Parts: sequence; C-alpha cells; structure tokens
Amino acid sequence: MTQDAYGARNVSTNESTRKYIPPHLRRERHTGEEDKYDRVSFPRNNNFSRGPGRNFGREGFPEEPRNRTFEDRRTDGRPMKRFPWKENGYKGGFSERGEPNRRLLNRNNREWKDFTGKERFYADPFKGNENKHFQDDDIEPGTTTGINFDHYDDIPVEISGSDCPDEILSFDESNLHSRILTNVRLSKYLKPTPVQKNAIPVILNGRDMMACAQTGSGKTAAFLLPTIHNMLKMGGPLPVPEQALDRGYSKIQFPTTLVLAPTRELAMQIYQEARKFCYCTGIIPCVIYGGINIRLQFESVAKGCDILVATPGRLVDMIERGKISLSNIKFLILDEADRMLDMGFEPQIRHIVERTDMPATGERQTLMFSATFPKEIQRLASDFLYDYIFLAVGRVGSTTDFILQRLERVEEHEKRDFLLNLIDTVSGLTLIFMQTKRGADELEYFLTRKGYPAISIHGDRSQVEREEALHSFRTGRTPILVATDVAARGLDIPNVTHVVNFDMPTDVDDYVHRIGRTGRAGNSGLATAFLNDNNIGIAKSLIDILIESGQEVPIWLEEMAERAQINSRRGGRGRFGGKDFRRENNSRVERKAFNSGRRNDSHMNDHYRNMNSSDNVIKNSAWF
Ligand SMILES: Nc1ncnc2c1ncn2[C@@H]1O[C@H](COP(=O)(O)OP(=O)(O)OP(=O)(O)O)[C@@H](O)[C@H]1O
Repeated sequence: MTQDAYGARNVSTNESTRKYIPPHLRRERHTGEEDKYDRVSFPRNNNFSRGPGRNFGREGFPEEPRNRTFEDRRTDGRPMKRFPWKENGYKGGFSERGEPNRRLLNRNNREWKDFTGKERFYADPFKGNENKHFQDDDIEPGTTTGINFDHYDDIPVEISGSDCPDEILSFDESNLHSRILTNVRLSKYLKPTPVQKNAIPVILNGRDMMACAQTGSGKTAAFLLPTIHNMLKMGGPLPVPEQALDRGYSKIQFPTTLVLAPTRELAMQIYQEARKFCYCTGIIPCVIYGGINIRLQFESVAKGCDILVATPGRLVDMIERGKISLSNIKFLILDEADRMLDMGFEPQIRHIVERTDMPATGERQTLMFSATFPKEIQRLASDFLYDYIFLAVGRVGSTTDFILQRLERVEEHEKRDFLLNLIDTVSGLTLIFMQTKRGADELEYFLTRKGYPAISIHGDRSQVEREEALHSFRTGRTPILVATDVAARGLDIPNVTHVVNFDMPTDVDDYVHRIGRTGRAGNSGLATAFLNDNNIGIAKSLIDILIESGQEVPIWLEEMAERAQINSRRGGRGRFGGKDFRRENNSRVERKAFNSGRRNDSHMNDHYRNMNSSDNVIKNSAWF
C-alpha cells in the first residue's frame, strides 16, 4: 500500500486496477494483471448466483464473451432476436409485454377488407355472442320504456358554416361501413335521430364540428359512428410512430381517437357504447378515469387502446407517467364540451390539447357535443376548431318537449314533507338533485329512515361506492337516487320517470342537463323543481326555458322574476341549442335551416295527454 503526496491511500500500485471501470463493465474479465484483492475482477462465489450468465468466468465454466449483447444471451446457441416480427415489416402497436398486438397477427379470424383493400384481422372476444354484447346487463330485457324517435321529426334544425353537407334520412344511405351498419342494427337503432342525421355526414366529410342537441337525443352515436368509420377508412388504428419504435417505446399506447368526458360515469358509458359500435371491427376502445387503481388501468390500456375515452385528470396522469402518447391522435372529441371548457376543466383541456404532443388544430378532426353551449364558451371552443360547422337541433334555449316540467313554490323547511308526498305519487325511478354533498347524504339518511329505498352518489364517495349506487339504481333495486351534479350530465338510465330538483342549481344550463336524465330517447318524463326566494336569480332564465318548451309558467314565478329584475343580461348567454356565435360577428357563415317551422301544437297536446294517462309514469294525477 502506498500514500500519495496528499496522504490518500492507494489499495494497489497496479496500473490496471487504478483505472475507473464503469459499473456495467465491472463483471468483465480484465486483460491486465490483477490484484487478488481487486473487487472488480475478483471471481464471484455467490451461492445465490443462478443461471449460466452468472457463472461465466467461474472455474469450470466458459469464458464470458466480451461485449455481450442481449441477442447473444440465448443458451442454446441460436441468436435471439428481440423483435422477430419487426423483420416482417410489422409496425403495429405493442402490448405491455412488448409483443405485437394480437389482433393483427391472428390470421384465423379474417373477416373483412378495409377501404384500402388491405385485409384486416381481428379476434373479438365477444364474437358469436352478440346478444350478450349488445344487451345492457343492468336492465332486464323488455323492461325499457321503449324508444320513440318519431317525435323528433318536428324538431327544427339549424346548421351553419361553409359547405355544409346535406342531412341523411336513414342509416343505410349514410355510407357507413357495412360492419358499423350491422352493429347499428344489433343495437336496435332503426333510424337516425336529427342530430345523427346531420352530424354523421359532416364528420364523414372530415369537418370539425360544434353540435348542440337536446338531452337524450343520441349525440354519443352521432360522434362515435362516423369516427369509427373514418378510422376504418384510414386503414384502422395508425401504426406506432417510427421514432417511438427506434427508441423502444413499446409500452406506450398511441390512440388514434380521444374522447374526453367530465365525469367518470359518463366516460364509462361512452366506452360501453364504443364497445358496441366497434364490435368485430378490430378497433379497441379503452377507458381511463380517476378513483380506481392506476395500475389496473395501465394493464387495460396496454391491452390495446385505439379509441381512448378519458376524464381529463387521469389522462394527464397517464401521459406524465409515459403510458400514453397523443402524437397519433386524429380525432379529438369533447363530450359535454361546454362543461369541459368552463372554469373547472379548461386549464386541463388546454394542457392536453396545446401542451402535449397532440397534433395541432387542423391536423386532427375536432368534434364538440353538448346540450347547452353558452356563447362565451363557444368563443373559447373555437380556439380548438378549424373551419367548423355549427349544428343546433332544437329551438334556442329550450329543453326537450318530452319532459313535463312542474315548478313548486316550497320553503326550505317544507321541502322534505313535500318530497315524501311527491315520491308516493310517481312510480318508476326517481332521481333527486341536491346542491351539496352533505345535503345528499342527509337526504339519503332521512329517506331511508322513513323506509324509502334510497341511495346517494356524490364526489366524496369512493368510485366503488359510486358505481354500486348507480348499479343499484339502474337495476331498480334502489329506485330513489339522491345525487349532486356528478349525475347531472350525460348519464343514460332507462326508466328514470321523475327528476326532482330538491335544490335548484344556480345556472339554468345545469337545470336543463339535470332534467334531461328523464324523457330520453323520445320517452316521456316528469321533472319537478322546488323553488323559493333563495332561487330568485334563476327565475327569469327559467321562465324563458318554460316558454320555449311550451310549458306552463306559474304566476308566482313571474312575480319572482320581476322582483329580481333579472333582465336580458343572462338571457343573452345563448343557452341550449344556441345560435352559432359567429353569425353575430361574421355574416359570411352560411346558414341552412331544416324544418324550422313552428312546433306542431297538436303533437304536443297529444304528448301531454299521453303523459297524463300513462300508468307507467304517473300513478296518481291528483297531485297535479
Ligand atoms: N338512432 C337511435 N335509435 C334508437 N336509440 C338510439 C338512437 N340513438 C341513440 N339511441 C339511444 O338513445 C339514448 C340516449 O342517447 P345518448 O345518451 O347518446 O343521448 P345524448 O344526446 O348524449 O344525451 P345527453 O345530452 O344527456 O348526454 C341511448 O340509450 C341510446 O342508446
């Protein structure tokens, strides 16, 4: 042992051992003479060392080859290739384990050729089991109230923008891919709804779109069907980008379509719809949302993810963890777009759209759908759209005509008793909206104490509890659901016959969405709202909604509105089905109006008559 000028001790004077050896080369045998205490070259005698690789260089074992690579590691002498399928020109997606997506390699289930004439291969796990795949597990077959879209024929439609395509009258003339048409038939959709008639040709033409149509009028299919068609037309999901393959990014998924939704339950519902329409197309939908273990979602994303349905928070998380890249996105869809772009979500949406690797506006097709679209939000939304077409189905500021709206003046302390009387008079599923989570908990407790089968759902409940509550409500096991606004948008639960606004929302758009949980798909529904002087701020807008949808306006509500002196400041927001805000600023936007005549009043009279006589909806009309 020697000491240098500064007193530092050297373990050995041997030149070769003083040289720094990086950790990954330390197990290699040195060429020079070695000191027996040099740990770098000291032969390992470790009882835990297993496998031929670890024994290289030990007594009785062969010398470890220099510059060993992954390919050399096979013990049977044959070279091992990391990506054998790459040699065959495969550039498709990879699963979590680095294997190519199974559906592209499975050549036994060949069924159709895509638009490019290329043969597509898929193995749908539900193939041959259509009944199960297209049936809603929560709903007993035959218990739905039925779908009656004939009523929609009278609804006025307005479409504006440059070169608007003509509407289609049936699914058959839509030019949708034959497999999609089969799936539409299996879903028992006989004819398109007005929003579908107009949105499908626009999306098939590759145009960006902002669409506003009444609650329950089939917006989900309006954006999913043509998007899936466009994906098939492109030749299916896009291949993984070259540079990603070069860098070995095999664990990242590169979806082609991204659907963003504001709530977990809505994301799940859109995913279920996407699964139906993607049946046997080879396109794999996937859903991610907060509140459940992210690792489970890593696994489900890794199984394939061509259409990604996501809530914004979880998506940002996945992107930051390097599990998803948006660089392949060709279709971006915002469902409940006005909600996604209001103060709560806008920063996250901007982050996703503008600060990730998603292609820019104009390089992707962007679609926005909602039942309400305030003007200021339209202005904001136009940042994300390129030369878009605006579609409004229904009259300005109205809700659907299939909902009978009743307003009751009830003081706060009387609300519970009033509710009990009300619940007794109406059969079917009842959804009660509260403004606060605590209020929802307390009302659930009150109702169950009184012997009513009630359950609640709100943002403080765990995801499992939320899903259980929804399931129990859908199946009718607990026919009263007390909810906050987490259940206000998008949820499609058949047989909800009655919505009660126990607490009124402060925004009339929220009222429109809440009552839209009933009266869906052409069915009748009843919506009751409790109002008192605490709700004075919403009175004027509410009167507008009632008038526009042909409902009775109570005198006390008019007085309330007068007292509050609410003027056109709020009326100017352009609520549901509003006008294309560009038409006020820019007269160059073309406009087409279909069926813009007045509503057929005899149809409405029939509608109310049917509602009042329907045993299914109202057991005891004495309450009215
Ligand atoms: N063409 C059709 N024929 C029959 N049923 C349809 C058709 N289109 C949609 N539906 C059904 O109508 C119901 C309502 O559709 P959907 O949930 O898409 O409405 P929405 O407009 O998105 O409502 P919301 O504004 O509340 O989100 C669903 O059960 C759906 O399966």
